[in-house]
Amino acid sequence: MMSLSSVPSAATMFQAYASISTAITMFKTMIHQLVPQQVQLFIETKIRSYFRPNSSNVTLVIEERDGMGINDVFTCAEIYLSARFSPEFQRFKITKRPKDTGVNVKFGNCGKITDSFEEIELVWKFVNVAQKSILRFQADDEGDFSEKRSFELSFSKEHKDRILNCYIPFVLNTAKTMRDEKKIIQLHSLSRNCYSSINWDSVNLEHPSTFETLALEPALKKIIIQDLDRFLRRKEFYRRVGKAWKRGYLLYGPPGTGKSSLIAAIANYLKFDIYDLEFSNIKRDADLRRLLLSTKSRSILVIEDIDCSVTMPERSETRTNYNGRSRDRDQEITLGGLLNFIDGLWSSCGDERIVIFTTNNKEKLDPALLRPGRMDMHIHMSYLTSESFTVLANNYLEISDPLYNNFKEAQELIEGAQVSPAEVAEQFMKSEDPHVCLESLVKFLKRKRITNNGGANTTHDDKQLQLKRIKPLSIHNSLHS
Ligand SMILES: Nc1ncnc2c1ncn2[C@@H]1O[C@H](COP(=O)(O)OP(=O)(O)OP(=O)(O)O)[C@@H](O)[C@H]1O
Ligand SMILES: [Mg+2]
Repeated sequence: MMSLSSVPSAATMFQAYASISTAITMFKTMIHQLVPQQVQLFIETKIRSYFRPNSSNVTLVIEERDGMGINDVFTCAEIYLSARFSPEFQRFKITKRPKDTGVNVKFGNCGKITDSFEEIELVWKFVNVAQKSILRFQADDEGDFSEKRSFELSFSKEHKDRILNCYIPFVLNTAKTMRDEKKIIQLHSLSRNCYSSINWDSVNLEHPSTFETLALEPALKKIIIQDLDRFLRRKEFYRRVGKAWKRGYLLYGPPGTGKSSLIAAIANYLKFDIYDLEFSNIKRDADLRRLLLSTKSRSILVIEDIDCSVTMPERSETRTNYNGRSRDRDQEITLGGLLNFIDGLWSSCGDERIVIFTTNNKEKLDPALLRPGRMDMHIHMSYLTSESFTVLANNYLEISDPLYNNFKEAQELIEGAQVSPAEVAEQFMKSEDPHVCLESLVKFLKRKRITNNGGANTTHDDKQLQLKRIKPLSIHNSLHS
């Protein structure tokens, strides 16, 4: 029994309580400063689960990645939840790019969001952990850290079937509608993250090129559009014949004839994202495979200047890539390997994929790329003809009247001049006055004709391409014909 004299006074008790509280606060601050947040979260989760061993809740874990590919449920959950702000969630990242109609919300840090579905209470939790990549194919330390992001969805066990069969499909459909509503095309290009691991980074595709603005032979334009439409329609056909739902285009022709513009026009037409695969950024085959597998369906994979990008060991022992750096033979990404991967594993992992290769030098390409069945269409982007010139003049100067000053003369000169749309576009940009532009163009074409006749400005490669212009629309169509 405690004597009365030993009972501490209220003031002493308050003092003791205050110092314990201060000590706890200091301890918490110290823990917060010393222990990484992910570790804190892990400990907290473990302690909670220890005291709730017979929880009546069930938790679904939705990871961002499914093996090497993207988990669509995660992507959809992210879109769905971005529209459900919740007081419990403390940190969001918001972004807005010029063409976005509203802000994009992403989850910046671990936190919870509550939701309800048919009176079932649900708790979503976002978890983000830095992890050492399991994809270690090489013994250097570079680029092996990545973020492991996931959602955890908790609810009462008794609703498990309703959640799996009704709520999850509801989330997927809602996200799809939200995505379609604000479909803005993204251009994904390669970049290194803070752990120096190479990954896709995206910006909105702001390229204004469309089939209307492209100066192409009308017949060629029609064939390309019809081919794209047919490709989209034929899901069942591809399934029936056992072919991956994929279409390959090889765009070839001299510089400035609109190869990159055509890619942007196709993306704008189909509303497909573009993945620009720049080989000089990729050091090893394993990275290439990982990157390809993390591309989404309904997208265009672009490899520009394929003749310079990928090594062809059959032709040379070691080769210098177009940045002037030579690659180590062991790490080389070979064309054969790339093509086999694109045709094989990759194309079976997604639907509605388009692959586009571009080159200025078709004759330098490896036969592996040209063999029938490899690329479905070979599209020759040629110098301007009088028809494609009319489209360009209409777009830039808003004139199509053949009686317009200098228009007819320019049109005639174009035919023999072997001039690219980019060169003519440059002349059209010289003034706001169409008269001045056409006058300047006629002078330019006359000079060009003289130079061409002398051959002074024409490279060997250009000459080769010009010889091949006997048949202007060189289209090889292996699947549809
Ligand atoms: N067919 C075209 N129709 C309209 N504009 C064009 C066309 N071709 C080129 N241009 C204009 O020229 C510029 C350069 O064209 P683009 O980059 O598409 O050429 P490219 O064939 O990809 O050239 P490179 O072989 O050098 O990559 C474009 O921004 C566009 O303004
Ligand atoms: Mg280009």
